[in-house]
Amino acid sequence: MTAALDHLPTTDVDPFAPEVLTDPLAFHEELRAAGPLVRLTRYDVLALGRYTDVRAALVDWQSFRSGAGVGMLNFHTETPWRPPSLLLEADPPHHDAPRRVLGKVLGPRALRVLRERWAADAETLVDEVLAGGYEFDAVPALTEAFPLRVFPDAVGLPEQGRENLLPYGDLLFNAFGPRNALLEEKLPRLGELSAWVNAQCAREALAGEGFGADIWAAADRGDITAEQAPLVVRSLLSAGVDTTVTGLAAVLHAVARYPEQWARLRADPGLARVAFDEAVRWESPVQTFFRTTATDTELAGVRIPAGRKVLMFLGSANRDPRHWGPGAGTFDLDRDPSGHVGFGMGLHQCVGQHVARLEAEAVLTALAARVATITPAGPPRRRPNNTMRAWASMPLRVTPA
Ligand code: HEM
Ligand SMILES: C=Cc1ccc(C(=O)O)cc1
Repeated sequence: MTAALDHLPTTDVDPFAPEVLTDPLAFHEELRAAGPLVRLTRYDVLALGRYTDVRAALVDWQSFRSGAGVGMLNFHTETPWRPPSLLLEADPPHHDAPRRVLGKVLGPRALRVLRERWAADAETLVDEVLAGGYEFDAVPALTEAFPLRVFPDAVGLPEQGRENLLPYGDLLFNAFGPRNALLEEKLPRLGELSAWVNAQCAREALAGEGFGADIWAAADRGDITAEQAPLVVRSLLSAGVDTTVTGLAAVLHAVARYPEQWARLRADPGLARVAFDEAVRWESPVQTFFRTTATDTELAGVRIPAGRKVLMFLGSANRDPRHWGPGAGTFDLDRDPSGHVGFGMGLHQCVGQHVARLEAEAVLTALAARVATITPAGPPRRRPNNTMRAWASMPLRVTPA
């Protein structure tokens, strides 16, 4: 028996209210308990909070499409604030070539070259931080500093203007949500930040070597067109910095909150990669993304008409006890986090996840060799954002190894 929308459970909670963005866990529990599909009356969108249903929507790209945008804005009825991404906001067949190109550019061979360089960069940065003392705010000192030290160089960006990357990411991730105060307060810089990002995607702006040059070389080979190349570079600048900044903060928050897990990681640095994935599951730096139903479709026994925005709560799915068991809410290196949806799943699964893992492995390995204990040195402070579960400040105290 297929239920119709008007029999759905509803909630009038605003998931994009700052207090819910800062601590969404109670709302996630309410959402999962209410049912597989819940109507958010405030925005008239349909919400998925359980792992099974979020995963089902992610892998069914034919019914749950990205081409109308993966934010609240429906590109079929409203004007996007920037030309849509050829990956994130595209469906096959348009999505295919840009994805194939970026998959190769960010693939294992490319990253083999970066592994040693980034490991050395992480050791240098951690040495610099510790030279300044054993108490510091990890957000500026490490989680922002490391991605900004290694990623723009890997892309081939000029030195000038890199301070625009984080504000652009903050604006972009706010823009996937509703036009609330969080987004409104960032809109004044939209023109200037977009102009700077677009200018960096031009072939002549980019170094002769790096991810940017590799994308333009793919255009020269005809793997993508010259018109597509700048937008594929823009995807790197859009998704490649704010996400890893937040992902690094997630894993540092986790090991400071669970000191026995840090001790395990120090005893076996090979746990660094699984520690990062467990942190991405536990914190879910990217909390939500939307899809739009392409046709009348059915999910969890509910018939959803075409054209409806469906909001997938990745953070809720990643802590759903129905899938992860009663310990879903703890950070535990004994858990196998594979299958988490922190990087999405299916066709649009994060094409940069290996870059993110490499950055995290470099920082965690450098810290594990130099730092015996990591504990909070004061209350961490969240940076509210409509999509990202980000940190504004994370004071840490460490003891030397
Ligand atoms: C902790 C770090 C990261 C997290 C949590 C993350 C999360 C995600 C998620 C959830 C998606 C799926 C979007 C969807 O299904 O609509 C995604 C897609 C994507 N990510 Fe990541 N990401 C991270 C790092 C990166 C990095 C470092 C890059 C680039 C170097 C990147 C580039 C992309 C791109 C281009 C897509 C779109 C893929 C497609 O639609 O085919 N991401 N990411
Ligand atoms: C996961 C976030 C994300 C943001 C922007 C883009 C893009 O602009 O292609 C891709 C992924």
